[in-house]
Amino acid sequence: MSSLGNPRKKRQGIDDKLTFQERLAALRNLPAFFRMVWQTSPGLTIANTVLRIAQSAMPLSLLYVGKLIIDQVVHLSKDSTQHSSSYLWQLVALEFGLAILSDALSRVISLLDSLLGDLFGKHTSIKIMEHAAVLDLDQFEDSEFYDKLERARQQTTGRTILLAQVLSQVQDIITIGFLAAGLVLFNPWLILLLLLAVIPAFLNESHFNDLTYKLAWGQTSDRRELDYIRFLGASDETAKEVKVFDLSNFLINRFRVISDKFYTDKKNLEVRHSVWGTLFAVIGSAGYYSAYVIIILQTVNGRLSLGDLTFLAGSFRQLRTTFQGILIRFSSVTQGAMYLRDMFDYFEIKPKMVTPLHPRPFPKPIQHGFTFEGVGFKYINSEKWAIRHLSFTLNAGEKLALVGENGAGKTTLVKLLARLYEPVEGRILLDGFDLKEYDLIELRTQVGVIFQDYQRYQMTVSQNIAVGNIAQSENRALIDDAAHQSLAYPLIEKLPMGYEQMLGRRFNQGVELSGGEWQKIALARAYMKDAQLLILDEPTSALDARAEYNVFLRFADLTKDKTAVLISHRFSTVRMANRILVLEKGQLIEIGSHEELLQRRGRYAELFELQAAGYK
Ligand SMILES: Nc1ncnc2c1ncn2[C@@H]1O[C@H](COP(=O)(O)OP(=O)(O)OP(=O)(O)O)[C@@H](O)[C@H]1O
Repeated sequence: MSSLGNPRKKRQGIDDKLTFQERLAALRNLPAFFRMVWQTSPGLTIANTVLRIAQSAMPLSLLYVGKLIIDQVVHLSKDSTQHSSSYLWQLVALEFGLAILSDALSRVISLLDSLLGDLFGKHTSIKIMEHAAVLDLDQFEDSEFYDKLERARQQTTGRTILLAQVLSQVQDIITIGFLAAGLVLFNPWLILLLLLAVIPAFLNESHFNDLTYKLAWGQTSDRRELDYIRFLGASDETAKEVKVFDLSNFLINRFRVISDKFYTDKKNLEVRHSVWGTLFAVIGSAGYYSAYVIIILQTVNGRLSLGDLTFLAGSFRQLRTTFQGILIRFSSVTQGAMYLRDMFDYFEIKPKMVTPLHPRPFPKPIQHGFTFEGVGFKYINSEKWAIRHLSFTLNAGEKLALVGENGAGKTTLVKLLARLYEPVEGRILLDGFDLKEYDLIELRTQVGVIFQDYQRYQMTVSQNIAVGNIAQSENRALIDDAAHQSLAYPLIEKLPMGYEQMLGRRFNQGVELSGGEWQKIALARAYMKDAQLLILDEPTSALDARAEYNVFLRFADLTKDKTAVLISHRFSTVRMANRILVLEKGQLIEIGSHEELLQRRGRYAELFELQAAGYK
């Protein structure tokens, strides 16, 4: 899908070099990032910034007071006639106060970083879920989309570090400003030596950060597979099959192969990183000691005081560490900013199915029905038409059954009807107007669908039913009514905690249900809203024959004035419909009532007799 195409993929070719420009360009993501941080908590963001500015003045102040103390000590020790040392003690007290303040500031800053980080993680996780909710179903069927989603998810935790890094960066730049000003006043040449000491290390760090980013980027798909295998290997949902098919070794081996590759790639990179890092650290130290020698010589020559010596040596040392920190952090900040791009890429994926600016009011009640006009559809990841040349009308109030062999296109047809997908060819009309002209949300409230692969939510019974109309999740009377209608009530009644019973094994005191029991609960969802069109896609396949018969009798009764579509492989059920539509390889081959189709002696009659013979 073109909207998911990622230009960065190209970078994985032979020319893997990430240019400095690309790095800088990635910094353009930071303002948007800070907007998100700000939205997370304006108060914490302001407090953090103010405290960091205060903290950045600390190193210079401490060094300077230190210099004054030493000069005063030297002065007092030389001049024995002067006995008043109160100035000295004031200075010591000042340094003590500054040291305490600096410690306290660091603690509060890291506390704020951590709080802001947690809130940011929460904020982004919610945004990611909110965004996922507006995307189209077919976007979820694209593996590239999953890679993006995965990278975006990683940002929610990883980016909290970025936040602290960027803030520290700003703080350190201000610190450098203070320290450099002090240094320049004494000897500007020292700054040159400083640059010489730190720049090679910076280039080295940049290079390795690029490689790390590229490695992680290229591993996204594999990482998803690892997560999936981890889930398959240790989850309540899969444990049964893993045991009966004895899959654990197969899964573990697959896990081992992928994670071994991860480990080897990472190790090779880390070892190289560490070797080069050590070499550049040596160069850095050489720069520092050259500067130190210059300062010592000037002090010995009497051009600098002892206090100046400690101040300058301290400033230089501090500048070197801060500078190096900034430069090293620069590459991880830019790297982080590139990861941010992934998150924003995900947020930029736009749904194609949107409600028009001026939607048509949904007909209440539906007058004519839904008309398929030459509808064709193929899935995003498939070349094959799942449905083609489909033309028929689902009349208002009609009960239509869909029949066809596996893969004939029945589920696809109902997904199109519920506008989960848009036809690739032709159109679907509701009372004469394209479905696209109606409000998507209103359509969803007017169409109730229970799919064959409905979700078994590991939640309470009442929540499992309420998902059919979550706005009414507190409406116990409605939930109770729905349970009675779907014939789930007798089973709920027997559960130890009734409607409050937790279902599934994942959470405390959960009770597992049989397949048929789950289906009855899921069926109740269909009765939670007063939809005009009800679609049941094989919702009774796990029910025994009698239960299915009862469910459909009840269904026909309850949907008397509604339009309904049902898919079933059981002809005893299918024959209850007003009309039956027979699909084969995505094409409509027959449509008519049970009797008409039997008389026609076509495919329906053949399938019907086949099943009847099976029961004899
Ligand atoms: N998400 C998907 N991506 C790609 N192809 C799909 C997808 N879902 C279904 N198909 C394909 O579309 C065709 C029609 O599938 P559909 O699920 O509509 O069949 P069905 O008649 O409901 O089958 P069944 O009776 O087995 O449920 C099949 O060939 C299937 O492989």
